[in-house]
Amino acid sequence: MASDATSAAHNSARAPEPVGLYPHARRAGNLLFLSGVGPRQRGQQQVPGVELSDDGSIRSYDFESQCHAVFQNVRYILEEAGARWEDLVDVTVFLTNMQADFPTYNRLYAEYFQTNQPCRTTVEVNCLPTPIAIELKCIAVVAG
Ligand SMILES: N/C(=C\C=C\C(=O)O)C(=O)O
Repeated sequence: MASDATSAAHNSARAPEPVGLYPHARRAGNLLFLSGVGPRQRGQQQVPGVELSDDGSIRSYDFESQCHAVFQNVRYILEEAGARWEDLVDVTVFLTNMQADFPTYNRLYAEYFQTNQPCRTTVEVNCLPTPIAIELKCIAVVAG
């Protein structure tokens, strides 16, 4: 954990390694801000369910697996920073193919957020920095 006078950085031992110079999360007061995170698995280059072509472009991907994996990664980061899934208050979701993937995402999202409903914003982006189809950016309120 790296701290300064006003905030403390948190890095999870279970979430995928950051792809740049940023922490998995940073706490400021009672707010915990998570960096954008996708479905990659820690210690692995491959994204669950992604098949790449020889030129590195995505041939196919299993979007449902990516949804489960990204929700798990968010949970890892929250828990290791002292927060819980139920503490989420705001979620921004980036999809690379809204038309194809929104129905699956929306269905699985509802399963994961049965007991708490953070504010949510979903946008489509042209691409994400790792070959992933979904990334989440979250804010939680931590007790104490
Ligand atoms: N948060 C960023 C990338 C995350 C990628 C991933 O978890 O696969 C970033 O570049 O800002």
